Amino acid sequence: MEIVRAAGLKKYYVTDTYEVRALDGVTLCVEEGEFLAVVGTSGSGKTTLLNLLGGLEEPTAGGVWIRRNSLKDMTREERTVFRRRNIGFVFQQFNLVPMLDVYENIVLPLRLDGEEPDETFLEELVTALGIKEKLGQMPQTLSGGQQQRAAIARALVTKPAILLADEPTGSLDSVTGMEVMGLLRTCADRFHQTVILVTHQEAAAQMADRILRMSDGKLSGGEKV
Ligand SMILES: Nc1ncnc2c1ncn2[C@@H]1O[C@H](COP(=O)(O)OP(=O)(O)OP(=O)(O)O)[C@@H](O)[C@H]1O
Repeated sequence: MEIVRAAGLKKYYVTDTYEVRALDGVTLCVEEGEFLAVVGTSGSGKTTLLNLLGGLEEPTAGGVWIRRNSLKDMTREERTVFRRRNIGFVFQQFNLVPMLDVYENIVLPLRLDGEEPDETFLEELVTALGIKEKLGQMPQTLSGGQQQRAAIARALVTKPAILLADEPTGSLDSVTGMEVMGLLRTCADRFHQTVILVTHQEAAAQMADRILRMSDGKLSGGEKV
């Protein structure tokens, strides 16, 4: 079943002195449970694509549908709530809240919605990610790889429709980075989680079911791994 659709997606940054076509007509369908990687060189438009798919930025043209909900038909407030309930984000920087322990960081998206965590699912998640013993610690006492695992748990705790990962291994050494990628793959398989990963690292992209290539704001490819 199709879970994400982008059609004719464009993002132009225009000023008096320049026009950057960061995205230049992207059409994309992602199936439920699919792990898609988008690879491309620096400046090719990968982050822009992810920001538009996640409703963090508005397109110049085209649209995004998640579970058949059109992001552009929502008000800003509706989009914020929709995003919190349906989209998990993992960034290069882990963005954990330093005043909260690992457990409170992970359940934060639920707390913001006034919800309590499903403790059985949470335990499964932190066990799969290997951070069950770290829940009582503060983020700054964790290694980079452990912090990223906590960030992945936080992104998945709401059982989002899609997980959007922007260079999740970018702040990690190559061995730790591949471990984190392996865990993302495990979560995708175990929880039937749809994942869209953008990266410039071919090795990381090889974890995906399908790889698309981005160049000058356009997508090509679609080879199965
Ligand atoms: N706010 C902005 N204003 C002007 N240009 C922008 C803005 N944001 C992005 N761009 C430009 O859009 C293009 C695509 O940027 P984007 O960050 O999506 O690329 P990327 O593939 O993610 O690069 P990287 O791998 O280096 O993160 C670049 O040329 C960038 O300079």
